[in-house]
Amino acid sequence: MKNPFALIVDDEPDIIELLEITLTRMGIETRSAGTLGQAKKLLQERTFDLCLTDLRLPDGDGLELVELIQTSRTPFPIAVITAHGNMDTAITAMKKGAFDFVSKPVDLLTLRQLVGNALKFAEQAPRKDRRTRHTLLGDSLAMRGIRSKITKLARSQAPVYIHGESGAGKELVARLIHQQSTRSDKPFVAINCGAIPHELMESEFFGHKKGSFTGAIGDKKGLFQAADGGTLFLDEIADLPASLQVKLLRAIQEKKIRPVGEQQEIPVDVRLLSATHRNLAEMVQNGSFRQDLFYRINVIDLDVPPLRERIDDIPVLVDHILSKLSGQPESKPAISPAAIAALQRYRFPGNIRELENILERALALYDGKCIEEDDLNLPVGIPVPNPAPEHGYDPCQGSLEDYLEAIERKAILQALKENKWNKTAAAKQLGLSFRSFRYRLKKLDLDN
Ligand SMILES: Nc1ncnc2c1ncn2[C@@H]1O[C@H](COP(=O)(O)OP(=O)(O)OP(=O)(O)O)[C@@H](O)[C@H]1O
Repeated sequence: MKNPFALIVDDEPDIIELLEITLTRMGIETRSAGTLGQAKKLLQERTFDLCLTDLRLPDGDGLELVELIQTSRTPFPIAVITAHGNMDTAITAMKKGAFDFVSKPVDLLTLRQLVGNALKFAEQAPRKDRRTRHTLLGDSLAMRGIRSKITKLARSQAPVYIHGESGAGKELVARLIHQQSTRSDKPFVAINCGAIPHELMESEFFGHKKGSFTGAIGDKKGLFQAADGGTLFLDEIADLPASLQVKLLRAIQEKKIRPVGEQQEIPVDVRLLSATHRNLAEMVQNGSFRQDLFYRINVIDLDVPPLRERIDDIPVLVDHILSKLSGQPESKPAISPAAIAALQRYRFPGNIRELENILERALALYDGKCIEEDDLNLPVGIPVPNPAPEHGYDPCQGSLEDYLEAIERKAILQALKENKWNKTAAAKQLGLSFRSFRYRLKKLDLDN
């Protein structure tokens, strides 16, 4: 097999030398450039498997290279080298599609892990159809959009913040991002932050050394170490106490943790995914969640809509859940069209998890032939969670572009729904030409 090729772009000869030596020892051939112009020239001359670039270059911005490589016909992983502590630029780069970042002074272990992850992706890329145990069902436009976003996000190391109501499928989405990523052969560790007592949290997250507190009878590894090389999914991140928010921020920024009672920091290679059903942006505004932490976990955000906004997905979900509950697909109970219609009228405050519970209960009650509307025992008069209040634009929620894109996506989905998914009619309702409507669908990944 031929050796992988990396492009190194930096104007500091010492850094170039350090990167060249490290990569060569890993069996990687390198080409180096001191300027943006030289890098562009090398990109025209040959193909690469990886690029490491500084952001501040004498003749321009490394971000230009991120965009150039990401929009080329054969994109490949590009990681950025940032000045120490400058997470803002790292985040901007990852939002633009950079695979990961490494900060100066370059920690060699972190660098090797990053390079290893990037090359794994290059090796696995042709295997388009990664097998996964979990399936995200639903053919609604929203679900199709989420599936295609998952595929893209699986190629990056950027933190993803998943929001949506309880039971809507946030953890399932997180599992799929992990399973489709190059980290899939390493652990996926999911933890509900609300379920850990505050006094044990630091040790649960970062581990502890024997004797570091009463009850610490041996060394213990924390969640970050358990997830090393893989993905850590922090569910209900809104429940993190302030003291841990600071420590988590540091772990994300430095890619290092310090177990309780330990002097040394330990490098960790973990991709962080987080979720909550609460409105974190509002919590930032009222001071109960750190703005800087929100900014770092929310590099890319993914919204999982509630089930009542995608009622077309109900039949396929019902089918899947009934097959699962009955054990064998052939003995799956029938369900009447009236029962399906009743489910499609119901508001599902508990989303898919509630649908699972309703069907499980119906199986205990039905006549053994066909599940009818009465067997569902749908609750009446249950309040539906309020949709997130509409705020004005708040920069801490992300870029203006993302904010406007979210509004555009919502308006388009609503118009499509109101026009029974007829694109011509939806375009007309929105006052757009069909061409411009189609362009927007494509831009927002709503077209497949
Ligand atoms: N699109 C889907 N296709 C198939 N099953 C789904 C889908 N979405 C959710 N589920 C199933 O619904 C249940 C709830 O999903 P999940 O635990 O991912 O929700 P959640 O949003 O993380 O909930 P919570 O906020 O309470 O943690 C799980 O059993 C999951 O497998």
